[in-house]
Amino acid sequence: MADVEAMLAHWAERAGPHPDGAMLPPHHEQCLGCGPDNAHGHHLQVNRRGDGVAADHVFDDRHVGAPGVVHGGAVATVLDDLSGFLLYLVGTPAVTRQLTVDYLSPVLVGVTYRMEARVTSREDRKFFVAATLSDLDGCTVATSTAVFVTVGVEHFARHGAVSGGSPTPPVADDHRDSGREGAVGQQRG
Ligand SMILES: CCCCCCCCCCCCCCCC(=O)SCCNC(=O)CCNC(=O)[C@H](O)C(C)(C)COP(=O)(O)OP(=O)(O)OC[C@H]1O[C@@H](n2cnc3c(N)ncnc32)[C@H](O)[C@@H]1OP(=O)(O)O
Repeated sequence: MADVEAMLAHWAERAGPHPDGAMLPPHHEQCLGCGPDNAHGHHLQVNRRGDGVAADHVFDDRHVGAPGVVHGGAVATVLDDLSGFLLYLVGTPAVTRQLTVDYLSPVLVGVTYRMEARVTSREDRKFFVAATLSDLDGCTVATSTAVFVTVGVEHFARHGAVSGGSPTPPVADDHRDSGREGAVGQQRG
């Protein structure tokens, strides 16, 4: 199992606070959405914008569904990952509990899109997020809403590995987080 102390240090390194306009650190180097070392990833570069987060993104041939059109799963990936950057503003690690995507128009390969996400409300451990994907003319082509649940770094120790190595396989009677995981980091409402 990965070392919780190392995870805490890893989180503390990235946690911020981050000033308005700052580029936010990737979730980790191999993250499918934003990890710079993931050869199959989207390499999102995300900035804080006021109380929200924003990124520009161009999908490429690796992300195609129908010819020339981006696969819906790839669209969901970047909306989920961008939403996951709000944890740097909330001040604690969090994971997606629910993601709902509305695909309004085909998203095209090779086109620059602007993405934005913000927290719409908070309730105890949950924060509710809305995100948009728009072209540079301001036409919104996809939107998402998500429920994130804050977790302690123990969540990642229990379910995975910090860097490299194989994730810890789930244990049959411990596939969910028992009780209410403690959050690390300060709440920054
Ligand atoms: C490496 C070390 C440092 C790490 C540094 C940071 C890394 C940070 C990585 C982040 C990366 C982000 C990247 C993109 C985001 C992913 O990709 S995250 C990955 C995908 N998501 C997951 O793997 C989550 C899997 N699910 C789980 O682990 C567990 O279900 C959870 C989320 C921890 C919750 O489990 P639980 O503690 O048993 O909670 P549960 O009672 O089921 O539900 C929690 C609450 O949500 C509510 N809820 C559930 N569903 C709904 C719903 N649809 N609507 C409203 N409320 C709902 C429940 O009612 C409950 O409310 P309360 O009773 O607490 O008021």
